[in-house]
Amino acid sequence: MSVIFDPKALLGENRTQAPQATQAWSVHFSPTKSLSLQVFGLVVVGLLTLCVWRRYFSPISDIPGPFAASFTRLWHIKRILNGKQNLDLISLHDKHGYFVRIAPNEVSVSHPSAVRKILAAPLHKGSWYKVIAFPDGRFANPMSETDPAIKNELSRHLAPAYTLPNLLRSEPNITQTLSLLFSWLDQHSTSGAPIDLDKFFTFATSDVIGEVLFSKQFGFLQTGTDIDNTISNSHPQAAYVSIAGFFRWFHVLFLSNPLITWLGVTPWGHLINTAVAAIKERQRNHDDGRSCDALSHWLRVLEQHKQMGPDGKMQEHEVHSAAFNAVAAGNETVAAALQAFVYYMIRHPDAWTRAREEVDAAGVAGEVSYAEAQKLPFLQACIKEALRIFGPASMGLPRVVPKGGLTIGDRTLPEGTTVSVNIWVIHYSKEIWGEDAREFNPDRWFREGAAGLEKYFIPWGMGYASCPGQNIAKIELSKICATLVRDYEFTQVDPKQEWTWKANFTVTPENWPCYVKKRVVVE
Ligand code: HEM
Repeated sequence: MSVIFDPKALLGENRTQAPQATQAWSVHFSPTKSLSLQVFGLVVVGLLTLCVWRRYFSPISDIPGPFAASFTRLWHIKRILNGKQNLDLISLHDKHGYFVRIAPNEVSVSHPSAVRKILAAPLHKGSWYKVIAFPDGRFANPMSETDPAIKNELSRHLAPAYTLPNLLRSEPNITQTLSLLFSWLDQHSTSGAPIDLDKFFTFATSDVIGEVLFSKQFGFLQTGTDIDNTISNSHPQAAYVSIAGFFRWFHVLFLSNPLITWLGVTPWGHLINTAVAAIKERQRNHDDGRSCDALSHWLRVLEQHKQMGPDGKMQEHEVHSAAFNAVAAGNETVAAALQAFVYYMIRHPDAWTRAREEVDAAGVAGEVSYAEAQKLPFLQACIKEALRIFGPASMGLPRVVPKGGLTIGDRTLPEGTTVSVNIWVIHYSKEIWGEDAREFNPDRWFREGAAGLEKYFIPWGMGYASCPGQNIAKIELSKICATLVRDYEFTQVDPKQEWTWKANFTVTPENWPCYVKKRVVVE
């Protein structure tokens, strides 16, 4: 063996051993193998050089953070998949301060001014967002578009459907859908069987989205089942999306491939199939112009743009992707917020009692309207506090530093750096919220100076990319939470058990079955 790897022998310098070496060469080495080894060696050296450069010579190499994160995105991916990225980031900021390097070119920022300077400013979004293109990588939509000017133009076509006055025109349909949720609670109250709120809240929020979008429920509440395992399958899909954005070439080859569109096989199941079918049906049977759901708005705008000829900008695929994004973004998020409300409120029975007394004192009877729930300040503070302590969006929101750099606090970050703001990190900041930042305390919203905290309350994000569906969520949360505190009592099957949740794309709690008891009102 030593002869085979003796460089002199290989070079033919040792004449006495040369024949042996030549023989060994012919047996163990081929020119192709040697070339592969050389290429392999070059790749290894290249990668090592890149890692060393990223770690020690990049313009952000002095920013602290986990060692591996300084040269590979894999550290961040692992955290996302572990499902505790939000808490991990909070600990890292506790340890390192305002700036933490979480990937070779990404810095997570917790400085209070980050909300204004990063999220509220018209910075380009990070390339991660491109993963949201639908039905495949060729089609941008407001969420996947990273240029704020183009994003705003695309959103303009969709926005009228999301205004509060327009959504409130769908309130009777929402109320009717929610009555199905409450009848499930009643049934469980009568039978004494535990209820999985994670499932039933997601059934309800999915069906409400169906009503708001195209006046059609998905059928989850009617059947009381997760049709085609759509909701349980959506969890691994969401985990996939949360990391695919960092490997978009893979996503474009795989699920975001034009071939998939051409074949008509969407991997997103019942929700999307139902949405697409509803759009097609509405296009076949035009409505009479009186419908107020989102789809009728979007199809009207599309028609206007078609009539404009070449000046019309809206494309048909925008209607599909708007429906897809709303369906994907609008069910688990609201369901997580509802669960957070119940979970934290049953741990603070005083708050539950005060909220109930407030509803009772206001004389709110029967189906609770959004307008009535808006007049219940303590209930609204409890909802806000649930959204603050357990924000449903767990990913950092990445933006790109523009030309000339971006100064935050005493640090200037160079052009091209991705800077992200994590909602949990801001909501858990003791500097912003005080020493009790990590506790559920609805009364904080009544303290002196509370109005000044509103700018740091960012469950919907902030600025041009913030959540367009927040009015839908507020309507649902207000109506449901007011009814829950007024009409029901919840206790966990195991009151000491902490819930489990995974923070991939959004935070999804599970496994905390509860007993529900309908309140008996004695006249
Ligand atoms: C409690 C419930 C919800 C929370 C906490 C929430 C939060 C968020 C956040 C943080 C973003 C990202 C902002 C960014 O990238 O900077 C977002 C985006 C989005 N949300 Fe929500 N959301 C909720 C409910 C909904 C609902 C009900 C809908 C239904 C329409 C919806 C539709 C969307 C869409 C379509 C986007 C992409 C934004 C865009 O088009 O630019 N969300 N949401």
